[in-house]
Amino acid sequence: EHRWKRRRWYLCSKNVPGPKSFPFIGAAYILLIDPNDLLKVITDKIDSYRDILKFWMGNKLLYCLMNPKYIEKVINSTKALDKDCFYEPFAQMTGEGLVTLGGAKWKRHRKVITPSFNQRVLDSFVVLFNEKGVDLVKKLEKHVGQRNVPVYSILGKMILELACQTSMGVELDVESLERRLDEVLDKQIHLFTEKTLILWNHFEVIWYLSGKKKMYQDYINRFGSIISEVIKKKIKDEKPNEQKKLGILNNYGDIPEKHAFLDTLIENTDLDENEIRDEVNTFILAATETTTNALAAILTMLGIYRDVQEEVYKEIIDVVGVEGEVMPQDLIRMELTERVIKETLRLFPAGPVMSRYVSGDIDIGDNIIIPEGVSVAVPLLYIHRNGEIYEDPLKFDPDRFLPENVAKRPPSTYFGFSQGPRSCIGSKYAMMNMKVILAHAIRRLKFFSEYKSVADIELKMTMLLRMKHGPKVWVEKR
Ligand code: HEM
Repeated sequence: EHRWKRRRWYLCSKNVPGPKSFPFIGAAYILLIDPNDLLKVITDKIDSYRDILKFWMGNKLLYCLMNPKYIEKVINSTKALDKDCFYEPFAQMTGEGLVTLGGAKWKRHRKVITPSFNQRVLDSFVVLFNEKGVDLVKKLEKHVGQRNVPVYSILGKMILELACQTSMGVELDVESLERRLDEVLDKQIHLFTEKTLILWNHFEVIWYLSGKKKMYQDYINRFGSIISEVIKKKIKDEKPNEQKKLGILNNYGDIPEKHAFLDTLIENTDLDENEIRDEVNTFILAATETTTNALAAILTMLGIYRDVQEEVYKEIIDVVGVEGEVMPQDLIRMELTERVIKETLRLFPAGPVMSRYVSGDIDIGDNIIIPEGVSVAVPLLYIHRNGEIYEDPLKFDPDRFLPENVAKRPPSTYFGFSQGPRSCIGSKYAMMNMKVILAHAIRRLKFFSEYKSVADIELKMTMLLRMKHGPKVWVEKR
């Protein structure tokens, strides 16, 4: 049956251009390079094709779409709802969670989890976001006068703590000696990167013999067991209609008490204990690296573009004030801050590429049928930095996201939080979180970066996309 399928792939892809392919390995030889060069090689390759390219990897066929018209067809298709094999290592970390699930299971999970992200729940988290904002300022103030503030690590711990609080409702000291949750997460991500980016690690035998397979599994188990421990305790303690109140702050008016996602999942869904564990795990992993990297990039951008930083400062003072906490209703009015976040995610999206498994033929127009069984990749970093879509693409310009300018661009040209049915379920949460934290940080501190422009910043792949040499940020008190 596979032979028949492959024949069909050959026929369908006959007229689609792509790099030269050899028996057994296909075009995978292109990826036999230092992982540090991977991004550049991928970008250069893509650049030599215009709208679409095909790529054989062993007996797998991958289409890469650069033309937004084609992407639009695929990203919204019911035949491209599933993730493909490239998400396997992530699935190994999270178990069966929303990011990697497919088919009916994904549909069911997405449906039951969506209400946990409703506005009331999100508003209730603003209390925690404020606490973290205050905390961040204190931590950064200790680094005043010092170059190269360890921004990734400071933000990483903070966002991880926050993800534990909002997902499980518990305050975990992630640095506590017996847990070292932050370290466990770092190690997991490090091994994930080795597994995915170093081509020979895709051969299970090599991965196994290097001892890293076991190491990776050990870290994943340690992380999972910490989460399981909390869930088991919660399920035991949880009595119907007698939820533990996690603390109400009166000065927030009618904001409901903080309500961790875990509580909502236990009370309102028919997910079983393992399914809940995997979803909480997914939440923490999907929220931590993404938000950490985004905030680090935003502070870097504001450090380079000081005039924009001053404008953001003015907006914050105007909307939030010099003192006091950020209220949920303030967030909608932080329009420039929102544009800054979006523009940063254009230049520094979570990952360079996302991909899908095609579960039925998709006609993308121009006589091209993408056949069932192949993978489709959307090179979002490439699209976000494409001069034909974004004029002077490396210029940091938040006004690109003024509504009138957004309307001028074709659809499927921005993937900060992806698009379509499988877009980020946490986008609102992330936006609110980042705005509150930025309001506290910018109000008290001035940010600087050694970089002169976006072009100076080299990128590298870890689990997601990071700045190769870090944010090179330093701070002064306002
Ligand atoms: C700045 C922060 C964030 C960015 C840039 C971001 C970006 C994205 C992107 C691009 C996707 C699509 C991934 C793909 O198709 O390969 C995604 C999916 C997802 N994100 Fe986020 N995300 C962020 C924060 C969060 C947070 C805070 C949460 C949880 C609270 C979260 C939970 C998820 C989940 C569960 C999915 C999978 C949804 C599905 O397939 O149904 N993300 N995110």
